[in-house]
Amino acid sequence: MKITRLTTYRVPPRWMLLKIETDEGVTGWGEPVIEGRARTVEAAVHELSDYLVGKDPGRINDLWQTMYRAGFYRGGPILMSAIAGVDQALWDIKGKVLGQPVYELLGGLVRDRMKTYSWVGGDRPAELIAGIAALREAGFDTFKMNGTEELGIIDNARKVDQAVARVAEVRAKFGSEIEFGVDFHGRVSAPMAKVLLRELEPYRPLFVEEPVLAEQDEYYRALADATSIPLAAGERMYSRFDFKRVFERGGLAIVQPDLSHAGGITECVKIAAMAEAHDIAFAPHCPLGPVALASCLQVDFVAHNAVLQEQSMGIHYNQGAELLDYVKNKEDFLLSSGWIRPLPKPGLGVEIDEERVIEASRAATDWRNPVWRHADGSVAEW
Ligand SMILES: O=C(O)C(=O)C[C@@H](O)[C@H](O)CO
Ligand SMILES: [Mg+2]
Repeated sequence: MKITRLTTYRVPPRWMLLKIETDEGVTGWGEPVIEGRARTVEAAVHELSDYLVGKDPGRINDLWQTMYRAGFYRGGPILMSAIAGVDQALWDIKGKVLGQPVYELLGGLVRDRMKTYSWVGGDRPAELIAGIAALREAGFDTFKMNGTEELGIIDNARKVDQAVARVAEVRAKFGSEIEFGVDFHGRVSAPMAKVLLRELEPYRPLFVEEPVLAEQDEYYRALADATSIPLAAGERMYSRFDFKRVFERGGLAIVQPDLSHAGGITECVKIAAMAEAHDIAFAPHCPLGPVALASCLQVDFVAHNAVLQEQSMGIHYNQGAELLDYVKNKEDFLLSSGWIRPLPKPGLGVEIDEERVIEASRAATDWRNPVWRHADGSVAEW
C-alpha cells in the first residue's frame, strides 16, 4: 500500500482536518492544527508530504522519525502539530486495514470507560454557577474554568479577591458534589501564582492548569512545594523532549499533552508512559474537534495513568460548529453522564462526513484569539 495524496480542510470553528489517501482506497483522517495558526500548520503538513507520498502508510514509526528528524529543525507547535495530524491519519489507516480500533493495536483496553470534563465560563470566567448547573443536568460532574481575566505580573488584592470569590462561590453552591480544574491559562506570573494558589487552597480545586507559562516551567517545582493543589500543564509542550525536562525538575501532578500538538498518538503514548514512571497523571488537552478527541481516547484507553479527558462540547471557542458536526454517526462518541466508552470501530473509531467538511471548508474563517491589553496598554496574556 502507498500514500497517494494529502488533503487539508480548514473548517469552522477553528479546526483543520487532514485526509490521507492510499493507492488501495483506504483513507485516514487526522486533525493537525494550532488554534489561530491553521494556515501555518497547513503549509507544514504539505511540506511534510515530501516524506510521505509514495511511502507505505503502515510504517508509522519510520514515517514519524523521518518527519521529526529529516528536516534538521524539529519540535515546536507548528511542526509537531503537523506531525500529529499525519500520525493520527496513519493510525486510522492501519486500524482500517487490520479491522481493529487503534487501542487494540496498542495492546488493548486498560479501562472500560473514560472520565471526561466540560468547560464552563468562557474566556473571562463568568456565569459559572449557571454553566455548571446546566451541565450537571447533562450528567457532568467535573468542569474546568479560567481562573482569572487579565492579570499583571504583580497585581492587586482586588483582582486576587475576584478570582478567589468566583471559585469560593462555586464550592459554596455545589460543595463536593462536583470537581473543577482552574486554568490559569498562562495569564499568571510566578509571583502571582504563589499568591493565588495559597488563596485557592481552602476550595480544593481538582487541579490548577498552566499555573505559569510553559516557558516558565522551572517554577513548577517551587509552586508545587508551596501548595497541596495538584498542578497540571502540557498543552504548550510538544514532544517527549519538552516533557523530559519537566519530569526531571518535578512539580507537575498531571500532564496534558494535546494529541493534535504533541506529535500525535505515537508520541503521546510515549509521554504517557514517561509520566507513569514519575507517578504523574495523564489528562490530554482537547478543546478541538472529533478526530483530535478520538485520538485522545485511543491513548486514554491504553494508558494506565489516564485520569481525565477534556472534550469541547459547548466550549466557548466553538462558534460556528460543534464537536460532532462533521461526524457521520454521532453515537460514535458514546458519552453518558460525563463518561465515554471506547470507540470500537476500526482505526480512530470516528467516521468523518467529508461532504459536510468540504462544504464547511468553503466558509472557513481565519480564527484568531483576541489580543488582550492591560489598563496601561501593554499586551496581556490571553
Ligand atoms: O482547553 C484549554 O485548556 C485551553 O487552555 C484552551 C486553549 O488551549 C485554547 O484552545 C487556545 O486557543
Ligand atoms: Mg488550558
